[in-house]
Amino acid sequence: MPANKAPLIELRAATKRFPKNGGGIHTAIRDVNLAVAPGEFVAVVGPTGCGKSTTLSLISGLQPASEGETYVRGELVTGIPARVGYMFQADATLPWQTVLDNVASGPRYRGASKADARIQAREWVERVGLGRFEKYYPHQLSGGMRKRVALAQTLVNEPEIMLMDEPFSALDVQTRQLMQQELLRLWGGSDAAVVFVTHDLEEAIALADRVVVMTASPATIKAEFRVDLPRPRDVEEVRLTPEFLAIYRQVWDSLRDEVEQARATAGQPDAK
Ligand SMILES: Nc1ncnc2c1ncn2[C@@H]1O[C@H](COP(=O)(O)OP(=O)(O)OP(=O)(O)O)[C@@H](O)[C@H]1O
Repeated sequence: MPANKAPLIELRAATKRFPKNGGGIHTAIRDVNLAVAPGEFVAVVGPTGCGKSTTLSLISGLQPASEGETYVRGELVTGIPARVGYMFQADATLPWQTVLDNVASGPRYRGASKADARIQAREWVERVGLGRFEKYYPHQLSGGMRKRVALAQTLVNEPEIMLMDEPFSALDVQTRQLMQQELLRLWGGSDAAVVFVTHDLEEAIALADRVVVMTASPATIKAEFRVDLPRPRDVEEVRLTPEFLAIYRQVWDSLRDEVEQARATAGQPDAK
């Protein structure tokens, strides 16, 4: 995190436990300390099921920590903080609304008139390259186009924080790279902090300023790696550079043990 910026998001010794089906308690994350600066892009990687989404849910205020605290803008999170946008693997479009009205629904919800909401929405629909498709319905679009709608839906609200949970993982490789590039382009013009959860280490490094590696369950933060690749980045080209490969090796060295441990304990009764 840049030394001169106070954190926008801070998890302090955050632990989250869930009741297990059939009794007992499952510790999803333990003692997580994470600080994200304004405008910073942080990617979170870790083995399947370790607790990455749970970490996001604490920042979003959707769930309280069992122990420890979450702060956004220096204030203790007790509900859903203002100016937080989300993007998940599943689309959040309403099938009975056009592209334009889907994007306009955020400003409408925040009190804009129908006409104003449409003006704001139209600008974002254009910016994500769907100007010709504003009257289309979600089912008439490809998966990549629906992701563009989702990006417009998130960005039209001018979020200060974007929480992204494997938003592109259902896309084919080429479309995924296009969307990664699109995200960098649009984020580059904003001041938003991004916390981006992914299974894809290449994606994490290509996008982020910092990659955070979580341990096998119960997840805590194992290591953090700064990604000093210059911006603007070409997500396809950057992967071929020696600097990228050097960072990839370092992060994978850290992540590999956790992935192996998660595989070894998969299916075993959970004693935590
Ligand atoms: N609401 C809940 N109730 C009970 N258990 C939960 C709840 N949410 C998450 N868990 C459990 O906490 C653990 C961590 O889940 P989480 O979804 O945070 O992991 P993840 O790292 O995001 O997973 P993946 O890599 O598969 O996306 C899992 O064992 C999950 O079953």
